[in-house]
Amino acid sequence: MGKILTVYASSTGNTELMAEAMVAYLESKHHEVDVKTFDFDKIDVEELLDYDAVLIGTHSWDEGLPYEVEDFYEDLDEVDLTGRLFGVFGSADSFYESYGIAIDLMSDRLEGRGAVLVPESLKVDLEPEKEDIARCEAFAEKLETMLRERLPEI
Ligand SMILES: Cc1cc2nc3c(=O)[nH]c(=O)nc-3n(C[C@H](O)[C@H](O)[C@H](O)COP(=O)(O)O)c2cc1C
Repeated sequence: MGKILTVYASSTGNTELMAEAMVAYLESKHHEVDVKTFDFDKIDVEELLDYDAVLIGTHSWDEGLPYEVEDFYEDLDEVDLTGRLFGVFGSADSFYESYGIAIDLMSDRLEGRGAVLVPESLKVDLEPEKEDIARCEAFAEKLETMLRERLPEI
């Protein structure tokens, strides 16, 4: 059993639906999953180190990060994530040229801090449909495979 954190920002619930699909998949594989939101929980970057893997979900806002994610993004300077496993995902709107820019910014930031990311970070256009939920489950499965390669004992 791995210990996994899922933390997300979702203003209208689309990224939340993605998070729920991933959490359900990981729990069905008997992992322990803590779920937090950038809106309601204070996320201390040091606590990322308590987990075997971390999923970060964010919607995109005004060609950038949502305001509720900004402090976390800045605080990542304070933590060494070398070799740590992360997956980044979120809902966005392909109407924007900056489609899913917050997902790209977060992915680059984590890689800059040494993290290993599930390839490719997952973007869903607006509300996830049935096939998007399947993409979320496949993303969680990739994370799980990478986790088991690292920690065969779990
Ligand atoms: C004011 C505003 C600005 C937005 N800016 C972007 C943007 O720059 N890039 C993008 O891909 N989506 C942008 N969006 C679209 C949201 O990311 C999209 O609606 C997403 O599905 C919201 O996800 P959520 O339900 O998890 O909050 C914007 C939406 C609003 C209302």
